[in-house]
Amino acid sequence: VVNGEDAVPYSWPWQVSLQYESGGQFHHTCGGTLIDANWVMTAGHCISPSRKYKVVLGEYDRSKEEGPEQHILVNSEDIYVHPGWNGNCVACGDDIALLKLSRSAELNDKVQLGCIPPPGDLLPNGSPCYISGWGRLYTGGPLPSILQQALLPSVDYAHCSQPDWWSYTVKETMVCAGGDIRSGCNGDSGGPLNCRAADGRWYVHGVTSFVSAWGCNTLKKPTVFTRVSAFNNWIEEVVQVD
Ligand SMILES: CC(C)C[C@H](NC(=O)[C@H](CCCC[NH3+])NC(=O)C(F)(F)F)C(=O)Nc1ccc(C(C)C)cc1
Repeated sequence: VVNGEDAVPYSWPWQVSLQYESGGQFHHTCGGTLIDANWVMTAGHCISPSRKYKVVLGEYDRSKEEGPEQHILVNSEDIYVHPGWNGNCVACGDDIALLKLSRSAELNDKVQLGCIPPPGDLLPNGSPCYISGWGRLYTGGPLPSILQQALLPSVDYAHCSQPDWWSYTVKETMVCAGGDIRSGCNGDSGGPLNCRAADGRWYVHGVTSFVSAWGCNTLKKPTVFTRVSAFNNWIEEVVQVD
């Protein structure tokens, strides 16, 4: 997150760190959202077929074990990348995946479920949303230890698809937010765009997908998220909610 701030500890209790094993150690690669005690939602582009993954729930400072962390392995056969995702075409959308945890998360005040918006729900332009994650602090910069957040006002499709904004790159199955000096950056991928509803609850409207190749916080190139409210049916089909 570029030009953000340290989040209040455990204030985004559905935020997870998705980590893959390399050289006998696990490395943070993406964010994710706990949407069910057994399921994490992340981005399709975060998944590489050959890798071994774990999610860390109740994470805050990645540099130390503080106590509330829950480290849960994900079996490769329990990873469901959206069938429409094409790794060579991030602009085509469908950048969403679901991971079934090898054991249920233990829910508490530091580990909670994020709410999925109703199908088709669209944010009015300028809605106050927060991006959260452990992504780079600036283009090419370091990954922070402490969870970061930034207020990113949503940008509706009409504004985001303007020629000097994202033009045809953005699709209606995406949500834009930001576009000034604050943005997501590598490592925030897969994490939540948290937006507050009238009922006072926070809903996860986006899965962090991409920023400009010219640099994370490029003016008029807001951070682009997979629009969760375009995927309710697929999510329910995979999670087999009864
Ligand atoms: C150094 C970083 C900032 C480069 C930038 N990376 C990204 O946007 C990566 C993942 C992109 C998936 C493609 N494999 N996502 C992120 O950094 C995220 F913002 F989500 F955290 C990028 O490639 N952006 C990009 C690439 C291609 C396009 C075409 C659709 C024009 C648009 C954006």
